[in-house]
Amino acid sequence: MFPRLNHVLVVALKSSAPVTTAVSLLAGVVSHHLVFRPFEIDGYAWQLFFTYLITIFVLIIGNVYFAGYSVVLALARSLLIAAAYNAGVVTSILVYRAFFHPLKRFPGPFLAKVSRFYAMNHAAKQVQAYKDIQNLHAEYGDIVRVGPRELSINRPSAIKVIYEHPTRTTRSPWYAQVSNDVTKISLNSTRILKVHKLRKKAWERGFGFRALAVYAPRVKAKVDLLLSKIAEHGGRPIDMTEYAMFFGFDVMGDIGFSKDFYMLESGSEHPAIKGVHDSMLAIGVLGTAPWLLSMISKVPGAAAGFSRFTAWCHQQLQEKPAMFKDRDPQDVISWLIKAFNEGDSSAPPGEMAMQEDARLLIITGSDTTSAVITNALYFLAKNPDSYRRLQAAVEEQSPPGINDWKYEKIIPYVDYVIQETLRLKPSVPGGLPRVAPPQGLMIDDDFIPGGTVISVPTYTIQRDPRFWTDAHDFRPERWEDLSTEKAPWIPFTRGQWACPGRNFAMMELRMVISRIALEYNIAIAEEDLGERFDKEVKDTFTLTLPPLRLAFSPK
Ligand code: HEM
Repeated sequence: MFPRLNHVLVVALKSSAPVTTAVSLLAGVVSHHLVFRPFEIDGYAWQLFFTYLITIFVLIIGNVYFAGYSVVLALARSLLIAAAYNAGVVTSILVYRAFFHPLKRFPGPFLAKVSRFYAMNHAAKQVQAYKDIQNLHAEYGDIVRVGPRELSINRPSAIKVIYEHPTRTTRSPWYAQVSNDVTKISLNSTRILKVHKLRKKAWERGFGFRALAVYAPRVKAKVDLLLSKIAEHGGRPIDMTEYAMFFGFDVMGDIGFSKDFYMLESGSEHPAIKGVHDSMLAIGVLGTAPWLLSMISKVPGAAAGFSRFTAWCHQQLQEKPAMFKDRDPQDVISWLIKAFNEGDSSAPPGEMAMQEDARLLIITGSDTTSAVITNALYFLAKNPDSYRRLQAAVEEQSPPGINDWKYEKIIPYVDYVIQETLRLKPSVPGGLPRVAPPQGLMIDDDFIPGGTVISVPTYTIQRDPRFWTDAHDFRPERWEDLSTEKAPWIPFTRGQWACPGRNFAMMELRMVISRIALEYNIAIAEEDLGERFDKEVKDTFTLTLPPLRLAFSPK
């Protein structure tokens, strides 16, 4: 049998150049349809790449030992095979995506239909992917094919279908950048519905009413510190983007781990946090092609900055006590550790999952909230009438002034300011990608084929004049007659995958905004009156804001 196989191999290797080229081309087409198309290969880019290199190497050896070619000729023939195979794969992908794909009837730029590099190329220009998507909707309508297998759907009816209970969609491959193994990933990366549902319970305990009551005085202490730093500047402008960021991370260090980053106190960024911010730009650009981000993040040293942050979180976990005697955990991570140590089904399902959750805690809770603080103050400084109304509303609730200020009290106008800020500048501005179930789903009269990556573009829908009067204006009053659940307002998203830190974030934001309103008048101290701040924000999954110099004068 083996001599026969040997003979076939030699004949195959010695076939003429045109035959070799045609067979290699065909192999490219076949592998596209049998491997790349039906399977989710996004997380296996390196494995595929190395398999490809090894195959070329084996071909060279085969050409020398079995076919008897010289090394140079063997190399040339192997490269011909590789080139023809590549051409087969690429042509098959392009032709299929452009003309035969189930999404072919949906409008969108031709290049976006055939490759994610279209989105990456656009994102690389200004790192404002959410605006690129808004422009595409303006040009192509409500449903746009923004990638080969992605649709962006700018319709309120899509919010319910894609995100709300009962969830029929799952998270897209974008979330599998670390791994698909649930024992090694965070809550946010968990795509299996059942596992996610269980894990979320531990997080919800960490942000439940009992827990919030423990955190509130500690957040208030950080608000006091922020206000004292503003006072220290004695009316000289401060970069609010920076100070809100210090505040956001210091709060999360405290209620996340009972640790302090001391950023407000020192007036400088903690090295671990700098590592996180240094990686953000790459996420903004490479995140448009998940397989590439997953590939690059696995290159040794590529995430060197981020590793300082990883080390910090790891150390905090090591130092945490294993037991919580006679009292509730005092910070969020301890709620997760408690579940872990008690063998609760909601615990992170492995040591690495716990590590990932520790990082998720700081990352999701800080820049998101800080951005709202800075953006709210920007809008309020630009809209003095709204600021005066805010001040009046807060003063009414605290008649004699600061000493009687109660952070527990919900003041509707403060919430309207926060909601309006999150409408115009949502901290996570892009659409959150979900995958349609295998049987597909209907959005109004449109059938969305199974396996399509779908999302509602948060920034776009929250500024669409069809759904909002004076859509681009800052008008907190609009919320007097509007419900956040009924309007197409999704800054925390909805349903199973929604933000568990929402109530905590609202508590922080209410405290900061009402305290500043009670004590200070504000003005933008930029020559362009904040134009650059407004225009140059970057979409790095969360918003990365440019500096905003604000002057605070005591009332
Ligand atoms: C105004 C502030 C905030 C905004 C706008 C916000 C927004 C969001 C959004 C849109 C998501 C969904 C992300 C996705 O599906 O990929 C999310 C998830 C999450 N957020 Fe927030 N967030 C805020 C504050 C916080 C805070 C303070 C925490 C506390 C640590 C937090 C913890 C989380 C966690 C753990 C998740 C993952 C949830 C899951 O996978 O089910 N967030 N947040």
